[in-house]
Amino acid sequence: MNYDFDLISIGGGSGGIAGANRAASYGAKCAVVEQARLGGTCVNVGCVPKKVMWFAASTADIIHSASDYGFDASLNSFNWHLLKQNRDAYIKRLNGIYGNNLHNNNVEHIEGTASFIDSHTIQVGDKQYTAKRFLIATGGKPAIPNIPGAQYGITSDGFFELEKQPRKVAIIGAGFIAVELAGVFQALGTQVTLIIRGDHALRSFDSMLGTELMKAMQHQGIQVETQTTQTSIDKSPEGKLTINTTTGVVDGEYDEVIWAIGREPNTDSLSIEKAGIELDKRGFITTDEWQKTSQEHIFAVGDVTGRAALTPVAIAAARRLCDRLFNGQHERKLDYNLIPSVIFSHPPIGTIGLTQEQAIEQFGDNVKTYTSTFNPMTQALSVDKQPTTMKLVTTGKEEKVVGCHLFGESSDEILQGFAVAIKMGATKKDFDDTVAIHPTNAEELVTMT
Ligand SMILES: Cc1cc2nc3c(=O)[nH]c(=O)nc-3n(C[C@H](O)[C@H](O)[C@H](O)COP(=O)(O)OP(=O)(O)OC[C@H]3O[C@@H](n4cnc5c(N)ncnc54)[C@H](O)[C@@H]3O)c2cc1C
Ligand SMILES: NC(=O)c1ccc[n+]([C@@H]2O[C@H](COP(=O)([O-])OP(=O)(O)OC[C@H]3O[C@@H](n4cnc5c(N)ncnc54)[C@H](O)[C@@H]3O)[C@@H](O)[C@H]2O)c1
Repeated sequence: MNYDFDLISIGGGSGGIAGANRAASYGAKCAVVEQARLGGTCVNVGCVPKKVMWFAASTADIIHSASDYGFDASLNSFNWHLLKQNRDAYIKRLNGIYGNNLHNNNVEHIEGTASFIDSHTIQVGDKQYTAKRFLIATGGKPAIPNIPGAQYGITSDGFFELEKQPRKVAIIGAGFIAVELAGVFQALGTQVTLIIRGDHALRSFDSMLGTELMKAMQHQGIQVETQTTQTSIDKSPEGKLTINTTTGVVDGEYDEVIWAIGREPNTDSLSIEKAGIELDKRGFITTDEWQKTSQEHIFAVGDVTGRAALTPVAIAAARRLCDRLFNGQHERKLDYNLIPSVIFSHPPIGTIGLTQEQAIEQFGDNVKTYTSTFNPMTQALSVDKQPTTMKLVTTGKEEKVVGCHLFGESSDEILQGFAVAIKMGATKKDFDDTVAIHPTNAEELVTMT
């Protein structure tokens, strides 16, 4: 049978674009269907604008400590609107670059929302397109709880639309997005309350990370309300928001309440049942180790599959899949073990592998950890110091490094290289045998006793 395309990617974000470009490089006839701006979450309302905000916040931190180094510098004003304008312009340029790349790679860009008619045909607007294979990479959207007044809050998407800097915000959640936005707002001068259900932020991470971050946030002036579950949000005639919880009203009236309580898969628009694709209990598309769905010729990558929701994961899974399908690399697939990630909190966190708790559960007494806490030398003259803590988790007689957890300045840049070593199976001795680079924060990882 003849199809319009060899591969159609549904979703023009990290995974969909990477897959179509890679397949096209092998001569496949490809299209990407995107209903909004090219680049998806990461480029438009995720990693990229978030990192710009993180740089802005880090710049504020540097200005605050500049006088300790003899500079006549003080933070007199900050223009949120200008920052947003510059950020939006940068992202618009990126949208254009993604479009040009598709064009240069002979990948057709179809604008609109795709929904399946049958397992080889999609409808976009008033047109139908057929393909031999599909790659579903429709990503996710922020979750909003089902409580009265929830609609008065915004999500990370709304955060990137804010034209004005709020004076006072409450952020609800304790994961990646909650702590990243809390750090940005605080450093830029907004009063922040972080509302979390448990005792600690980042509960699924090594406990050292959550503990250290809680201390840092409180030291910075972020008000952290633990063991607090919201029941409703009220809005006053002046537009101020009040949060009612199981333990009473959270102290304060907020300009914005931000939901950062996780993300849900984008499958509603796909008419997925017409293609015979199965979803798991949480609504994510079920995929096997080869990214295959319950249909032989339909694949899915990225956030819509509910596995490690990170841009490089979506890209790597899509590229490997297309190497396999269109370039005969039969064994090529993504290994989801030992994926490094960084949380752009203030200070940042880098983490890979097993937490201490997971390692003990898996290896019992065979686990040995090494931890070091120190003040980075960049802060030698700073009055207000932010200690760094690093932890290595090792197992067995050979002390294989199975986890590495970094909290503190430059952790975001340090982890990548160590992730290579850990992925290669490095032991503590391999770390020790590597000569340190002095004076750096990273050297601590090869000098731990
Ligand atoms: C605030 C925030 C910060 C983040 N920061 C980082 C970070 O620092 N580092 C990192 O690695 N990850 C980060 N992430 C996660 C990262 O953005 C995602 O993991 C990544 O974008 C997932 O890529 P994807 O291809 O699966 O989906 P997406 O990039 O979300 O792309 C999906 C695309 O599909 C489109 N679409 C959906 N349905 C249809 C349809 N039926 N027809 C046509 N188009 C459709 C959507 O419009 C969207 O453009 C962040 C996420 C958020 C929300
Ligand atoms: N730096 C990065 O790489 C980065 C940054 C942002 C997001 N991301 C990706 O996006 C994903 C989504 O981020 P996220 O922060 O929305 O999700 P998350 O899964 O990291 O955190 C969600 C948090 O919300 C809490 N929560 C859930 N329901 C709640 C409720 N009803 N009330 C209060 N709290 C509730 C959870 O306990 C958890 O702490 C992340 O898992 C990550 O994969 C990555």
